[in-house]
Amino acid sequence: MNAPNAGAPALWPAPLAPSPVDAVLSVPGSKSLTNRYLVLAALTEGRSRLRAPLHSRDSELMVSALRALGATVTEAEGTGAFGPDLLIDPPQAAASADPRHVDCGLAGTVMRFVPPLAALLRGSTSFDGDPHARTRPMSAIIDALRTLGVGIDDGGTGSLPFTVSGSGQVAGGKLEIDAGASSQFVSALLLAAPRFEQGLHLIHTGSVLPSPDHIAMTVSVLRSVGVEVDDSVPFQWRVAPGPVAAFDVTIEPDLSNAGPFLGAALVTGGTVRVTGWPEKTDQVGDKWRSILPALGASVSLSDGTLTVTGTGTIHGAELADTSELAPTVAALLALADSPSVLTGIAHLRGHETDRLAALVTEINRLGGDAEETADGLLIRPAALHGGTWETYADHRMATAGALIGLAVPDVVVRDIGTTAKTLPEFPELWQQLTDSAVS
Ligand SMILES: O=C(O)C1=C[C@@H](OP(=O)(O)O)[C@@H](O)[C@H](O)C1
Ligand SMILES: C=C(OP(=O)(O)O)C(=O)O
Repeated sequence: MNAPNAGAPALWPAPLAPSPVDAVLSVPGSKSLTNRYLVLAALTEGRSRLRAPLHSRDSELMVSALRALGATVTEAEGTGAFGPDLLIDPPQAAASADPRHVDCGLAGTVMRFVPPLAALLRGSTSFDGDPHARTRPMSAIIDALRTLGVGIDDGGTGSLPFTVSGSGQVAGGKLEIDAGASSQFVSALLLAAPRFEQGLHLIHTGSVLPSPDHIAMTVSVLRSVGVEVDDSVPFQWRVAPGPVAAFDVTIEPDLSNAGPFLGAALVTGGTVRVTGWPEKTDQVGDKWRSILPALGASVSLSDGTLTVTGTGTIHGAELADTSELAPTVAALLALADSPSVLTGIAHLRGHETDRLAALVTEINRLGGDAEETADGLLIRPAALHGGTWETYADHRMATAGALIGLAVPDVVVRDIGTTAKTLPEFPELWQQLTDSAVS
């Protein structure tokens, strides 16, 4: 697929907000929900429908992966503002002849969630991705599938590229893994587990389990389509085997991607309203409702609209387990008036880039004062100046640079087009946001 913002400039002068923003915005569908429901749709016995799904590089890679496995994915007119609905028919044996190939791009959800699906098919499926994808942690899922009796040839690397040789079935049963490097190892196995012969009793044995909200989301998504999941024992999950019923779901807006827009209210002392905010959700982005007040904003949720108003002054904070929100949080804290500590995010070193190193390098390049710790960041107040903000193929580094550029003159973000990973509309939506700050 051509990324919708592939024509974006290589060097993007981040717009400076001349006055407080005052904007009402909606954002496209959740990456995490879209790609979970796509995976589940491939495991059903009928046609499923995703309404208002995300259309981005990561979701397109997932659609292509399902097609490579023999599923049929078509578009249907929908009511979502950001593109058509998706209709998914699961793979038919005749349509999934091997050898197959899956391009994972840089999508963690594709590289972790799809190998267990390939293991359920007969024949071989090879997996590879972008250059940096080869450095992202994969060994927990490779080892787990091997323990379940699935053949995997990874040339001894424990990473991409590798080939999965499926026999058409996976026994399942009890399985121990260390998911310390990514919650996606747990989610990947739970999503495919209803189709394992004996279901799955998964036990996380490590001392740290990152991004627990994303695992909770996987459990609720499974339950929403009728799969029985027992998560009553901490760090253990039991998934009952059985058919998965076809479904028709509406995807919530991506609350993590709403973050940079909401953050603009704090940076400029303005107001941003994001529509379509769910009353109840499993998305980690719902944490903006507690994070942004800790930084000095007022936040309210009423009739599905989240309203954030800033004072123009951002306070430092101690925040744990911010997961994929951390780059946006760090950008805000780089503009704060007191020191901050972020903890519980050591695993960000295995994200799209080493996010801890990238954030420290880029904040300090602009005159900031950031430092890595064993499991997070220290960020102290400093006067920032303009410069080039490198993004390392990381969509959240790009949006973090844009956020800082609202307040700091002459920030230039390299490769704003990388936002196509989860939010191809970012440059246009950001324009809409900054246009609301009248000079
Ligand atoms: O399952 C998911 O949809 C995700 C899980 C998290 O991964 P990690 O546990 O690797 O942080 C998160 O950071 C990522 O953006 C999306
Ligand atoms: C870590 C992220 O993505 P991925 O799904 O590729 O792991 C992210 O979007 O912040």
